[in-house]
Amino acid sequence: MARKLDDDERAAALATLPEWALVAGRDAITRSIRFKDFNAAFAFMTRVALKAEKMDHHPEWFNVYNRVDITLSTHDAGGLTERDVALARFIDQVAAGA
Ligand SMILES: C[C@H](O)[C@H](O)[C@H]1CNC2=NC(N)=NC(=O)C2=N1
Repeated sequence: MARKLDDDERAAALATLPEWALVAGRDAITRSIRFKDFNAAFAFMTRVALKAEKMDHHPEWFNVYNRVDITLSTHDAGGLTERDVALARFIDQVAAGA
């Protein structure tokens, strides 16, 4: 099972993920993304869903129309792990190309 990041590792990871913020009161990161319309948002979600299934690592997310709010945390570990960092990087790449 993935190990929780320690404080130094968490800070170093966040420094490389400027679009992401820590969630208050929980060891998780969050990002909100706006797209052109629902089609673009759902296309993004489909790509992330396929990757998440391959990784066996799934986002918590909420969609309304063109907005997707995403929270990443590793439930099995009870906090942030390198798996969340890897999925966040993938999400950033997909969002940048959308
Ligand atoms: C049984 C299955 O492998 C686990 O429940 C996986 C599935 N997806 C997961 N996703 C996330 N975000 N955290 C987990 O700990 C996790 N565990």
